[in-house]
Amino acid sequence: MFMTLLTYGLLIVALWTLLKCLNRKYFILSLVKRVQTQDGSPLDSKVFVIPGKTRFGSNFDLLKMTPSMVFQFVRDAHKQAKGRNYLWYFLFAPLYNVVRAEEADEILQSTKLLTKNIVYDLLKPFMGEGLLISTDRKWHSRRKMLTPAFHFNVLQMFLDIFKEECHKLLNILHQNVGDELELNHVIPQFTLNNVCETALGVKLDDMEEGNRYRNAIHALEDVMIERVCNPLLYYKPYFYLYGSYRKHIENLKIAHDFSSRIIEQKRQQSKQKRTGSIDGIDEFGRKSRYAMLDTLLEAENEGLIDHQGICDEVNTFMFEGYDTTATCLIFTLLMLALHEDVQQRCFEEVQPLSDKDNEELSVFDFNGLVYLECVIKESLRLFPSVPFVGRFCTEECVVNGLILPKNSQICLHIYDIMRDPVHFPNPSQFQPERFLPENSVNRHPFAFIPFSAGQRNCIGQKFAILEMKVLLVAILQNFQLLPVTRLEDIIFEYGIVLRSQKNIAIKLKRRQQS
Ligand code: HEM
Repeated sequence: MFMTLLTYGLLIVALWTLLKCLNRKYFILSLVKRVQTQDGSPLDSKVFVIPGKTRFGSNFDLLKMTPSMVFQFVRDAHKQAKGRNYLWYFLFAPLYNVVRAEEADEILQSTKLLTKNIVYDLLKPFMGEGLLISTDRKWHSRRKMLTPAFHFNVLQMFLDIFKEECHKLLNILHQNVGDELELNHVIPQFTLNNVCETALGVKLDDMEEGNRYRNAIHALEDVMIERVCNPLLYYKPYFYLYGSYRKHIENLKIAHDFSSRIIEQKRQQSKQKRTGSIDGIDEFGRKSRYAMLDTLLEAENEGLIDHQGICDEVNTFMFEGYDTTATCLIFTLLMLALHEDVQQRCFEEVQPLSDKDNEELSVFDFNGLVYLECVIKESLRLFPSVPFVGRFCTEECVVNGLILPKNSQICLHIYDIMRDPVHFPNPSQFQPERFLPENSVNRHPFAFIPFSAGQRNCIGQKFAILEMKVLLVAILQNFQLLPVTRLEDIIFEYGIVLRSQKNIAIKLKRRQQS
């Protein structure tokens, strides 16, 4: 009897010791290897570990959260870590959260950390292997193929389209003078029209169709956040049985049908061009423009991309090209309405452009608007359209003095990085002057990264800045912006882009023509 008890006792002690040893290297209940430091110093000296709410790490901390709760959850984590980078442990993977420019630098410049993280897998049904998500050779060849489509000379051609769309939007705005204007009702239509006509070369005349597409994107975002909050919903069978699978499929079809129609329309146009019209002139006698989609269709003829590849790129560019820019424009207009002095300074800067004929205005004129660009940058700093980006360790990697095991996830919180008081004193104050050249000289190069940085930076950043400037100039020349929505009333939400729960509104007052 004594021997049996002793044997059991020894077995329990041995098991306990084994588990303790294992626990040092593995987070057993999260089924994951722990992050360690390269120099053997305590982990806490390099990164703050946020204890999960359950013994399973942070796996169930987000359960049943809404998009606004997820936004708050991430802000609370930042507060809890007191501005340091922090770690979460999820099922099968640690998640390294970076909130400082100093550490973002090494990650964004790494040639080994180019693969996107698990969150992007949830976008795959929508964007497939498009430029945003793809990796390795596919990404490399597509990036090379598409970069010329955003060359300076091409932007100069796009300028006419931006001006045309601007003119259409101004007509709508003139009808809304004096009323509360919900920016979310008018701005996304403008940016969607622009991306369809510039990048894809197809005019979007049917407003209803555009609205349906945008609603579908929002619905897809809701489903994505639902899946982010419950690790089990990453698994397809569980998602199929217990998630909003039907909603996902229905909206995916709307989004894909929309882009397929655009591709079909473009194919027809290309065929007509080949068979009949004089080179470079369309059927209405207008000079036809070269769009990104032309590049893709030509590459298809050369066997460099297939139909699915074209669909993936079109879905990627349509989404990336319209929602990000719309979000930034909405917040910039809001900030102008809320800061009369800033608005006045912008007005004074853009006023001389009124002396020129609209058609004469060139990319150089818009590039010369230094203060307006500071305003756009400061709005992007406070309200980045893309609040975070992710990376994935395909193998064990050493970064920032940490050994991240294979399959680790990395999240770079652009939102927090750009509110770091070390680089931006009084970070929550709206101060466009921060971005004047003389005030930016010694700033850390990764402190302001709304378009990300390194090899996987935004291919459309110059396009976006130009498009936004064209609209802002036209609005400032015609109207005075008055505030309606107050900053303190905004409830932020995480989606694929940063969103406000309720539409953002301003009022317009017609400016006296001098
Ligand atoms: C204010 C406007 C915009 C912002 C803030 C923005 C931001 C970003 C960011 C942060 C990324 C990196 C994403 C990541 O690593 O996950 C990105 C990538 C990308 N953006 Fe933008 N973007 C904007 C406008 C545009 C426009 C207008 C287009 C196209 C017309 C565009 C096309 C893309 C594409 C294709 C990628 C993927 C690039 C790659 O991985 O090679 N973006 N953008």
